[in-house]
Amino acid sequence: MEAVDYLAEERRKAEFDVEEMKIVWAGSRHAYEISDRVSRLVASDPVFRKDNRTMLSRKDLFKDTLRKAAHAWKRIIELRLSEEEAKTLRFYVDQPAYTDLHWGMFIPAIKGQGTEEQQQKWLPMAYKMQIIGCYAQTELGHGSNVQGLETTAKFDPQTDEFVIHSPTLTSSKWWPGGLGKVSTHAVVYARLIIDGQDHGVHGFIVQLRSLDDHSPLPGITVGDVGMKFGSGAYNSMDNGVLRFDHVRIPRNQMLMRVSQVTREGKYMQSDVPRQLVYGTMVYVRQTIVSDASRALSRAVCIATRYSAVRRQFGSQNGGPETQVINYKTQQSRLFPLLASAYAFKFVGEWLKWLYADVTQRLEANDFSTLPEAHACTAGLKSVTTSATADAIEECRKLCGGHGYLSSSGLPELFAVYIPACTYEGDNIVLLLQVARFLMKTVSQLGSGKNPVGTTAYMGRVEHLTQCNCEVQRAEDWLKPSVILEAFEARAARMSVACAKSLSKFSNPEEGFAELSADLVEAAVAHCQLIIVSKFIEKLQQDIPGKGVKRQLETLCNIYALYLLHKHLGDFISTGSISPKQGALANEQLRLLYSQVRPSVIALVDAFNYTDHYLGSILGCYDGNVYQKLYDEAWKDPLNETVVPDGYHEYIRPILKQHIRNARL
Ligand SMILES: CCCCCCCCCC/C=C\C/C=C/C(=O)SCCNC(=O)CCNC(=O)[C@H](O)C(C)(C)COP(=O)(O)OP(=O)(O)OC[C@H]1O[C@@H](n2cnc3c(N)ncnc32)[C@H](O)[C@@H]1OP(=O)(O)O
Ligand SMILES: Cc1cc2nc3c(=O)[nH]c(=O)nc-3n(C[C@H](O)[C@H](O)[C@H](O)COP(=O)(O)OP(=O)(O)OC[C@H]3O[C@@H](n4cnc5c(N)ncnc54)[C@H](O)[C@@H]3O)c2cc1C
Repeated sequence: MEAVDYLAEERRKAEFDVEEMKIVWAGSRHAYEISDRVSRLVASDPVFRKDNRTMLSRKDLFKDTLRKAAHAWKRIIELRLSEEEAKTLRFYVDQPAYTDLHWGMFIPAIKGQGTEEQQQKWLPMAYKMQIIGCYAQTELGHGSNVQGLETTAKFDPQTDEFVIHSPTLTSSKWWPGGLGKVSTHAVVYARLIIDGQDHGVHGFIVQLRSLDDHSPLPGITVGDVGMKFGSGAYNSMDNGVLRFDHVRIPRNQMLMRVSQVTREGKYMQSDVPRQLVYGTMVYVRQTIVSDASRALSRAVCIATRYSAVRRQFGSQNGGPETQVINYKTQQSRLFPLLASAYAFKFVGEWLKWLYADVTQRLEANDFSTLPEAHACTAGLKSVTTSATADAIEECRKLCGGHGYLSSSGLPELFAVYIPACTYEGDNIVLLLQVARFLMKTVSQLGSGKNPVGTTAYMGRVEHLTQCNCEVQRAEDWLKPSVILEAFEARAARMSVACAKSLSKFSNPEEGFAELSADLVEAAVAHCQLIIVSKFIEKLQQDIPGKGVKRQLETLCNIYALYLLHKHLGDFISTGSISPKQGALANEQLRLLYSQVRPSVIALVDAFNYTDHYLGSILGCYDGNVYQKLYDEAWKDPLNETVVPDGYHEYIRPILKQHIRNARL
């Protein structure tokens, strides 16, 4: 059989309706239709070509990004795309650009923190892209510690203005995407100072560049922070540096939903909690969880298709060699990642719902669910991005040597993706936030206040710290209630153990710092429980399509038992399961790999990614990997000439030195 036929053969083996699974993956038939149409539109447009971008210089890559962003905007207007279609189009263009921050942070910051009046003034201009904005929070000296920011905004009652200033080198804004070369405006986070009194960090809308000739306004020094990790990759983004030298803005450019400054210079706080100043981060963290499932599914699609095409060893009597996907080691590394992609998709959908719910409540002045929304978005952002970054690298290794080629798409995907572990909150810093929330929850147990939402399980802490897992045979691990209880017991026991250790410290902050590594592990256990439980909840819905639900059940079990196997130490040391039960889980996991094996190609087809979006020869739909790799090699600039540039200067003299030596 030709390599090109392997995937066709695999597709025939699928044990479910792929078209229906595509709809489950997209979230709805409507979302599927948009995604399918828009991805093809992007793939067929030569301006959106991206196969050459790792070869471009920084300047050329940046210009190419500007061209793509402008063309995308033109198409959005010409085709009168809806907000959802426009977002989908930008997503399939697949090149980080200033527009991500304009739509993803600048606009949400004004929406979330601006008053009605401010929204009415700024949003129409931003929606029409008459102004382009970014989110300028992080500074050279402080990123995680937002309260440590140094930029100042001093109120001048004489002129009714704020004076924005960068008092130190470390107060230079550093990192904001879109700031370096494009943004005309920024939401700048600065310490509000009135009459010498520091009121903490607040957001201000500041114009940075002239709307006529794009030059920086007086008092503003702005530029790009320089090259980042990897070729191509995130270097399409102009992450910037910014300094203010006593820049004046009108008083009404402070975002005043949370707190206000009056004409007389009086500071007033509304009923809205101060933490809403951090609201944009909650919004973006939620979107990052869905992005994790996209990045992960993309890597998994490449590695799975290639693993079905690639053959090594095992040829008998001149027959074909073994597809590497049939090696149990390959399966045990790859299939959990496939299951994780689905798990992150569903938890991302749930988080979107949670965010919509908390937003609605906030509008009605109900702030009760904000701490949980913060903990969930922070924790799930952390756990899913860390797992995805590791998984992309694992997928590269799963593709052997060819995975290291740029044309596999994996090196660039990795380089673009890994900063997600840092931006929008360093993953460890975010897990420590989850841990604080958990410790608070544990400390309130028994106070009559029942934990709700994702911590409701803590309400059964007495049972969960004593229960014995009922598994006796491997198939017992297929019961959702058994899986759920094991994960709940592990999470509850780890949190309770941390709380007990903490109580031994007279100074709680000292205790928290000392125990932070354990606290992070407890936070991970809690977040993994959320992901597993949301997958199980998804399966309780009516899911149409032949075999679709069954495949999802298999993937859910793989995801849960893979986590259990990976964190066996936690489960056993907390007594949540016995070593024997751990071994049975592993036995069941092996069986599940065999069960899902016939359907894996169809399961990655269900992502419905075009070859353009995948950007990978190893992952192409037709599986014609070898011919394409061979053809691609000849397109490399080094192969434009048979004899390389530099031969005469640097190779020939070495080769000829023996003649000189012989003459000596
Ligand atoms: C077309 C659409 C595209 C969409 C895609 C969008 C864009 C895609 C991504 C683009 C790529 C990159 C963009 C990157 C942007 C950035 O990185 S912006 C900068 C992000 N920076 C951070 O995340 C900093 C991390 N640090 C923090 O968040 C906080 O400072 C920290 C959480 C560490 C808290 O610091 P503390 O000083 O300890 O705490 P304090 O401020 O005193 O707060 C105490 C209190 O408040 C609660 N809290 C904290 N944060 C929040 C929050 N966000 N929401 C609600 N509540 C919060 C905290 O739990 C405490 O509560 P308690 O009850 O008092 O215990
Ligand atoms: C590609 C990219 C794009 C970005 N885009 C933007 C943007 O658009 N706008 C913007 O404002 N910012 C942006 N940022 C900045 C980003 O949000 C910060 O880099 C991030 O929040 C981490 O902060 P930091 O750099 O200060 O890390 P640090 O806090 O200095 O982290 C360094 C190390 O210290 C550890 N650490 C820090 N504090 C603690 C603690 N309390 N306990 C234990 N360990 C700790 C961390 O885990 C990490 O290992 C971007 C960053 C990147 C890389």
